[in-house]
Amino acid sequence: MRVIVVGTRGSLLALTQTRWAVERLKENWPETEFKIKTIQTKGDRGADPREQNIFVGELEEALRRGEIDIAVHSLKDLPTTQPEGLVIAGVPRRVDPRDVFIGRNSVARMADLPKGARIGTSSVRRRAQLLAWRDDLEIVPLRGNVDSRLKRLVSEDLDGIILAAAGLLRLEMRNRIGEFVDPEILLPAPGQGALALEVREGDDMADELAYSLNHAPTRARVLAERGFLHGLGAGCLAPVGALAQIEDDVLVLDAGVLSLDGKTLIRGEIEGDPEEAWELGLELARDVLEAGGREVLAEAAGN
Ligand SMILES: NCc1[nH]cc(CCC(=O)O)c1CC(=O)O
Repeated sequence: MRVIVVGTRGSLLALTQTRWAVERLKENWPETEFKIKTIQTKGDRGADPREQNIFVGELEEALRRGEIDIAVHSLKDLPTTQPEGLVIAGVPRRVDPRDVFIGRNSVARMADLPKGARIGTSSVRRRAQLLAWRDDLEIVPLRGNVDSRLKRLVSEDLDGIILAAAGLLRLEMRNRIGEFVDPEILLPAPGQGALALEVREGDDMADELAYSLNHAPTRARVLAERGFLHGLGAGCLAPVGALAQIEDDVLVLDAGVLSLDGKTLIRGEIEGDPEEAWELGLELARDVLEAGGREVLAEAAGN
């Protein structure tokens, strides 16, 4: 009988979310044998966002070569153009998509931050939105995995750091979260908090297994968010935020782009049929580009 090999990056977070996915797969398919295979990618060294593409690509190469049958990714790390011959077969129910604030000493919430406070994040999206919210803040570059970022909160004498809630929740570190940041202040990255299970096109068995974990509302939400990103033609390095919600069968997408300094923000909202999620994202991107987003993105890309 065929053993299904599930591939993941080697970081603790990647392994934890892959173990979670494999547990769910085993529940759905008790007769099937699963194995987890770690692909140690070059991208795992520095966690530089520029390297996200490298480790996604290395997992996809392993998938093409047949070394693994299902690749588990953090959806927000995936490019919006799907590579030939591979398909996203399952998008499981997303966890909380928001960013979280973790403060130090007496600072529990962002509103408590003193003037000129030092906040650690390397994300241009988080940086620009924090500066848009309060231009007195000092944003300090902060890379690495969740553990090393939490350590540097203390060792680099920061007043706070911003992380995706999803990472901490999956690592069972909910108790470290100071505050879930209101998306009005920090619009999350497109796809944040969701996973993607990718398989080879034509591998019907792997496709069926991965699809059994699919959560249709989550898939529609992330399609809208990523449609917006795709429509901007911006890629993962631009200051772009997007969050879709579904209520009473109506999808509402709130999304925007910022200048790197946070001084210009072009943000819009669109609603419609969840079945047309991707198109709604593309349409909002066109509107935002026309409302000044094109100039904002060109400036951000030039830096
Ligand atoms: N940019 C790196 C990255 N990619 C996925 C996550 C975990 C959260 C998720 O799955 O959305 C993180 C960490 C972070 O942004 O704090």
